[in-house]
Amino acid sequence: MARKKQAPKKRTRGGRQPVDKKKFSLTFFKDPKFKKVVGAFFVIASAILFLSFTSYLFSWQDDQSVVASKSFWELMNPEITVSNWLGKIGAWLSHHFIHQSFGIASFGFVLLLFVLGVKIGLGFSLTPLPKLVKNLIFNLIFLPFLLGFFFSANLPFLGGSIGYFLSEFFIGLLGSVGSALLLTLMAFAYVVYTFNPNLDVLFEKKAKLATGNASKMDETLQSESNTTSAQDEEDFYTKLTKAELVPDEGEEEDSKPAASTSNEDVDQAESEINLKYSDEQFEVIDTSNAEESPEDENSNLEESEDTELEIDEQSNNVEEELSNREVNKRLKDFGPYDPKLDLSSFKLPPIDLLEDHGSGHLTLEERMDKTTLEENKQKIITTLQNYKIGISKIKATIGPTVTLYEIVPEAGVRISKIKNLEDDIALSLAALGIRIIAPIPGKGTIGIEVPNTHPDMVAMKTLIKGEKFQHSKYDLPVALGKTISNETFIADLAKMPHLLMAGATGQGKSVGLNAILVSLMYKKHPAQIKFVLVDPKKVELNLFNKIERHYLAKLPDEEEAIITDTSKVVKTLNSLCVEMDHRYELLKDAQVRNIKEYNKKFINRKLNPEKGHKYLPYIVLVVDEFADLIMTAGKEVEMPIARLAQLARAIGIHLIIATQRPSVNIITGIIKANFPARIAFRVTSKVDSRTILDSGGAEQLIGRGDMLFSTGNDLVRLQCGFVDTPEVEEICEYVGEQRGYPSAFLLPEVADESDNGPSEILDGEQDELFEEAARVIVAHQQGSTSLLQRKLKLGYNRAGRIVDQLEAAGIVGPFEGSKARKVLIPDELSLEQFLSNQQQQN
Ligand SMILES: Nc1ncnc2c1ncn2[C@@H]1O[C@H](COP(=O)(O)OP(=O)(O)OP(=O)(O)O)[C@@H](O)[C@H]1O
Repeated sequence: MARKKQAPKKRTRGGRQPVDKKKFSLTFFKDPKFKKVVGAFFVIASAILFLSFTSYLFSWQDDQSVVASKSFWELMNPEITVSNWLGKIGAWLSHHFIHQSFGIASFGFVLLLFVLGVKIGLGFSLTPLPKLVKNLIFNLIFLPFLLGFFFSANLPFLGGSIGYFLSEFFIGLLGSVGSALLLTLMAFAYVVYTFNPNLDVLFEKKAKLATGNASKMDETLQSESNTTSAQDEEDFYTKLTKAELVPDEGEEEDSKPAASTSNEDVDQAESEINLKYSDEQFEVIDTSNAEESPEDENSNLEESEDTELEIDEQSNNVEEELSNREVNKRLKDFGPYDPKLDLSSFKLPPIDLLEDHGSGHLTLEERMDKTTLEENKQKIITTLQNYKIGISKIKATIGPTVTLYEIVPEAGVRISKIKNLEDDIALSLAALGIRIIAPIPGKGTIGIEVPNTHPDMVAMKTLIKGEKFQHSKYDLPVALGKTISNETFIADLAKMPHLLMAGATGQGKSVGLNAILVSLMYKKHPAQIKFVLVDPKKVELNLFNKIERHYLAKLPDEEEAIITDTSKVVKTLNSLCVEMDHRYELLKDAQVRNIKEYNKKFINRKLNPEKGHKYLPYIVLVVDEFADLIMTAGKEVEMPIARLAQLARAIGIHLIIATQRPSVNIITGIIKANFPARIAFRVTSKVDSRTILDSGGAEQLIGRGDMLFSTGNDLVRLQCGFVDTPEVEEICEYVGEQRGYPSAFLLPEVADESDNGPSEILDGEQDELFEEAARVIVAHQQGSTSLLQRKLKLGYNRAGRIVDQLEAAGIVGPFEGSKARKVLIPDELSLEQFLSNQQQQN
C-alpha cells in the first residue's frame, strides 16, 4: 500500500510485519478457546498428580524398589509392572515428588495446578494466586521439615528426602530440642503472617485458650461463638457490623474498597498487597476522617447515635473476634446473598441475536484505496511545502471510517504555524469531514483525518463478542465503537459517571443509545441494573417495552414504563432524587461510601434486610431528546437532573442524555458542568460542537455513527457500533419471553418537598381545589401527590403544593420518603366536620 512508496519505506515496512505477527500471536494466546484448553490441561494435570500421590500412599512400598532402581526410560519396559493407579507415570511422578522431594507436602502442587487451571480456563480465582504461592513455598519447606523431624524413622515418605535432610541438618546443628523450638517458631511466624491473631486476647484469655497454638485458638473461638449464638437477630446484626472492625483474613480483602480512595476494580494482586498492609490502612483511616472510615473502630465509638456503640463498649476484644467468627459461620451456613436468585434461570441474550452487518469485511485497502491514500499524502506534503513547512515523517493509519495521517514536522517548525493552515489543508484535500488535530495530545505530531473511500461499518456483534468486552472488569461496561486504530473502545458508565450525547438529526444518536443499552443488557443481570427510559419522541425507545418486567424501572402508579409525557418526566426525576436520598441513607447506615461497597456488604450478609437494607441495582436514566424536555419544563427538569448529576454517582444512578439541538439554552452551563463525559455525533456548526465538547471538530465528522468521545481531557474519534432496530427488538423479545419480576422496578412515590418550600406555599392562599383534594385523599386513605394528579388532572407542581397545604392543615402527615404520606383523618364524615370547622375559623 502507500507505505511502500513513502520515504522511510524500508523502516516502516520492515517494522510493520513483526508487529502484525506479534499481534497475531498475542491474539492467539488471548483467545478464550486457547485459554479454556490450557485451563483444562492444568486441571487434568492436577487430577493426575492427585491420583498418583494418593495411590502412592498405599502402594509406595510395592513400587519404590522398582522406580528407584530404574531410569525413566528403563521403567517404560513393558515387562515391568507397578501398583500405582496411574501406572508407571503415576509411580514415577509420585516417587520423585513425594519420596525424592517434598513428601506429602507435594499435594500443594495439586492445589496450585487446579487453581491455575480454573483461573486460566474459567477466568475466576478460587483463591488469590500470590497468596497461594506464598503458602505453598512456606509449606514445601516447613511440612517436610516437621514430618521429617517426627517420622523420618518410620514413615520417611511423609517428609520426603528434603524433610529427611532438613531434620538431619538441624538436629546436627541445634539438637532435637533446638530443632523443635525452630519448628515452633516457624509455625508461630506462619500463623501470625497468615491469620494475624490478636495476641492481647491470647494473653488476657490465657485460661480459656489453653494452648498458644493458633489453630486451636480458632477452634476455641468458634466453640465460644456457639455459646453466644442464642442472641437475638438484632444483636447478631449489630455484631456483624462490629465484627468488621477487626479484620481477619477473609475480611481484609473486603475492606479494601472502603479504604481506597478510588473505586477501581479490585484485582487479586492488589488485594494481596492490601492484605499485607491492611493494618497500616486502618491506621490511616483512623487519623483522617472518622465519618469516612467505616471500618474504623474509633469512629464508631465516637458516633453517639450508633447502636453499635453501646454494644462495643461492653464487648471486649474477644467478643469482637467471636462475632467475627460468627459472621463467617453464618456466611458458611447460608452462603453469600445472591441477588440473581429471584431470576436464577435468566439467561443473558445469546450473541447470535446480533448481526454481522458485513462489518470488518473490508480490507484496509478496500476501505481506502491505494491511489487515494497516496494522493492525499502528496497533497498534504505539497500544501505544507507551499508554506515552507518541511515534513520529516508521515504515517497513515486506516480506521473504519477515516484515515489518520500523522505528520512529524521537521525540527524547528512551529506547530502553531501548521495549525493556522488548517483551512488550507482542508481545502487542498477537498474532502468532506477532514479534521485536523494539531498537535495530537501527548504525541507532538499533527494529525489529519481524512474520510475513507469506503467506510466500514462496525457491527455491535464484533464489539460484544470481542475479548475486551467479554472480559471487561468495568462495573457498567459499554462498548462504544472502534478507534481509528481499529481497537474496540469500551467505556465504564459507572466512572463517566453521566453522559451527554448530542448530534444533528440522523447522525447516529439513537443507534448510539441502543448500543449502550444493548451493551449493558449483554453484561448485566436484571437484578443488577434498571433503566429509566424517557422518550419524548415516543418512538425511539419503544422497543424496550418488552423488557419492562426485567430491566425497566417506573413510578408505582404508572402504566407504561417508558415515559413519553413531560410532566411525568419531572415526577420521575423527582422520584429518582428521592431514591437517591434514600440510598444515601442506606449507605450512611451501612457505613460505606458507594454502591459497590454497599452491595458487597449486603451480599456478605452484613446488612440486615429487616432494617430496610436491600441489594441496590444500578439505575441508568436515558433521555432521548433532552431539548424537548427543557423547552416544555425548563427549570423543573434542569434542577433535578443537575442534582442527580452532582450527587448520584456514588449511589449508582447514572444519566445519559441525548439531544439533537446542542445549543446553550438546552445544554446549559449547569448541565454541562455535571456531565464530564460527552459524545458528539456530527453537528451542523462549530458553535454546536463547542457547546458539546468545548472544542470544534464535531462539525467535521462524516455522520453515520462517526463520533467524538470526550471525558474531559481526552478526545477520541470513534466509529460507533451499529445495532439495527430488528436486532434490538430480537434481544428485547428474548429477554421479555423469559420469566421476569412481577412488575417493573418501582421507584419511590414522590412528594413535592424540595422545590417550593412549604413556608412559601403556606403564606399564599389555599388552592381552590384544596377541599376536593382533601376528599380524594381521605377517600383513598393515601397521601400521594400522584393520586391527586390523576384524579384531579393536575400538574405535578400544583398537586405537590396542595399536598403541602394539606399537611399544614393537618390532613396528611409529613413527607416520608418513598412511602405515601399518612392520612390523619380517618373518614369522609370527619373530614367534612374538619372542613366546616376550618371555614368557621376563617
Ligand atoms: N454506527 C453506525 N454505523 C453505521 N450507520 C449508522 C450508525 N449509526 C447510524 N447509522 C445510520 O444513520 C441512520 C440514522 O441513525 P439514527 O437513527 O441513530 O440517527 P439519530 O441521530 O438518532 O436521528 P434522529 O435524531 O432523527 O432520531 C441509521 O438508520 C443508520 O443507517
